[in-house]
Amino acid sequence: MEPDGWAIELKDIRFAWEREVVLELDAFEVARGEKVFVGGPSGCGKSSLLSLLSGVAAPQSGEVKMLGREIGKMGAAGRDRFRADHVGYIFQIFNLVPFLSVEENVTLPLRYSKRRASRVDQPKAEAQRLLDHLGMGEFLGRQVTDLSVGQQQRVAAARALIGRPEIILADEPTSALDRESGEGFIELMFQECEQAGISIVFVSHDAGLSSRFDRAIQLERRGG
Ligand SMILES: Nc1ncnc2c1ncn2[C@@H]1O[C@H](COP(=O)(O)OP(=O)(O)OP(=O)(O)O)[C@@H](O)[C@H]1O
Repeated sequence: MEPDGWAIELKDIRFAWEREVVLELDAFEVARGEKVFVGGPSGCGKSSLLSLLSGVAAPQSGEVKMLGREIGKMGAAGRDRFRADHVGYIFQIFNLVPFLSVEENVTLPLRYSKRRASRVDQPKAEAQRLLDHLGMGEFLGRQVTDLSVGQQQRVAAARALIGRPEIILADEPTSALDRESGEGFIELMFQECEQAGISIVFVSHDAGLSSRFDRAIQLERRGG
């Protein structure tokens, strides 16, 4: 057991969206501040794992503990609250709000979480700092619909990081980037995570990225 507790602790997980079991995991743990890569072929359950970790879905059996708390026992409102306060999420495809500016998108989590808002004295300045760091400094006042997919992914990363949530869940955030840009993006995200002690679970089918992480696990597709 980690002295300070795990960021994430899964035990005896069995999960099916409908009938067919898509995920079986005896144990999966992520330490605080640890960066974990989750790989495996298409359909092996990587996104399903993130759905369990974000509390969007619940396993039929087993325990999902986040920061020492069993999220399955919280109820829907409790899980929403927990997610807003403690989890930054970067999806595979666009998850920005199209009618808001880059600044408004990046600072959005501060509206939904007092805890994260309390860590940021000046939202605009912090959004600018994160965007600068991700190579997007000049885009603060722009509409997100004007941006390329790769630029939108970096805005999504800034939004996930603002207010220092303890955990970042990332689902193929580099899918629209070439290898070099993808690796650059990961390095910048890591620097922010390391400074703030944030744990990261990063899902991708691109095993070539895995060596940059503290640890990599490989999920298998069930039933061939
Ligand atoms: N929301 C959902 N409702 C029902 N079934 C789902 C849902 N999401 C995923 N599945 C099914 O669960 C299985 C695992 O899918 P999942 O998206 O977790 O895999 P993945 O490893 O992330 O795949 P990819 O690399 O292609 O994104 C698939 O058979 C998929 O059809």
